Amino acid sequence: MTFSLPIGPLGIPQLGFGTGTYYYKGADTLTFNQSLVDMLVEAVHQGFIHIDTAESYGVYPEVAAALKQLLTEMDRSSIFITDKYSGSPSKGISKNGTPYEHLKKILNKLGTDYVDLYLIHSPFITNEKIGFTLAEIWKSMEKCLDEGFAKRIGVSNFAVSDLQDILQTAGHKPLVNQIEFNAFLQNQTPGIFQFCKSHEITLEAYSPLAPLTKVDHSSGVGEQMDLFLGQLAEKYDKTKTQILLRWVLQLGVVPISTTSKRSRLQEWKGVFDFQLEQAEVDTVTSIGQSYKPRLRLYMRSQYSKYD
Ligand SMILES: NC(=O)C1=CN([C@@H]2O[C@H](COP(=O)(O)OP(=O)(O)OC[C@H]3O[C@@H](n4cnc5c(N)ncnc54)[C@H](OP(=O)(O)O)[C@@H]3O)[C@@H](O)[C@H]2O)C=CC1
Repeated sequence: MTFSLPIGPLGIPQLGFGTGTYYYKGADTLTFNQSLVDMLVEAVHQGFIHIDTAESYGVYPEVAAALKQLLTEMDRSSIFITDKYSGSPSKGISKNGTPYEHLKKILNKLGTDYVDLYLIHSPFITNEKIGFTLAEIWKSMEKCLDEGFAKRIGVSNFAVSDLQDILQTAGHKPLVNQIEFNAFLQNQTPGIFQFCKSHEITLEAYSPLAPLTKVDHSSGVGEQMDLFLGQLAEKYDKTKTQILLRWVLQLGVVPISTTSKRSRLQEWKGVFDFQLEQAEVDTVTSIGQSYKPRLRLYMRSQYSKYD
């Protein structure tokens, strides 16, 4: 039976394939990574049609090559592409102007007329570095939406106050906030989970597997979580990876993961054919909340004060 990735209320496929982290290069001009192209093509072939990329990852050439291959065999509408306006590539010196100017240039590079979701990568790119205020940046995002170059617009790593600022003047509200989210970091910034829920802003979780990949399981809460994930894995005949991704999904959050291994795609499929009981979801949540300090891998200089 062929696998179809479930699609959420805003038309967002419910698991994103990340082209940052493991595949991060930092500049488009660095050595071309054929293995990323091959994995993207394989992932989409297997039904993982949601590709998550960003200006700062430096992987547009690879995403473009994968798309070129895929679009010979399927419609553009069968693939969901997220791009993020980062302000500039991480390892480059060029400034790419406004989000609108950046996107138009990137669409040309990617060989497509639009992205499905376009995000402001973080609220910290509005400083003197690029010379635009957040309100100006949002206006430019709205222009992308109005002219059809982005089907949806949103933000990433935004705190409640950043969202409130935008909501005051926005013609179109942000539909998505992509944040660092895992069982050991359930609010990247204070109150963000509840705020997004109550304003119907879809949350996407990047680094959802950090409790498996970045925690020392030999002590305390890490060990307690590991034991409980192990029990659930045994009960449902699943892996701990599948249990953690399922927990994210059952909270109504879209996980953005990645992999270097084809076998992992098979594992991902098994995230969508079972359901945790509500009490089990709640137990993962409450064990996770007792993990101190929080498990935070990104934006530490700005946000670790909350841990
Ligand atoms: N908006 C933002 O600021 C940010 C966005 N992102 C986006 O999110 C994406 C995903 O982030 P990432 O942190 O990689 O997500 P995850 O937390 O899902 O980690 C994915 C990694 O976990 C490994 N993994 C999976 N299962 C296991 C296991 N059982 N044991 C050990 N390792 C395992 C995978 O390796 P394997 O190769 O073995 O499968 C893979 O490299 C990025 O690529 C990017 O697109 C990321 C950071 C910031």
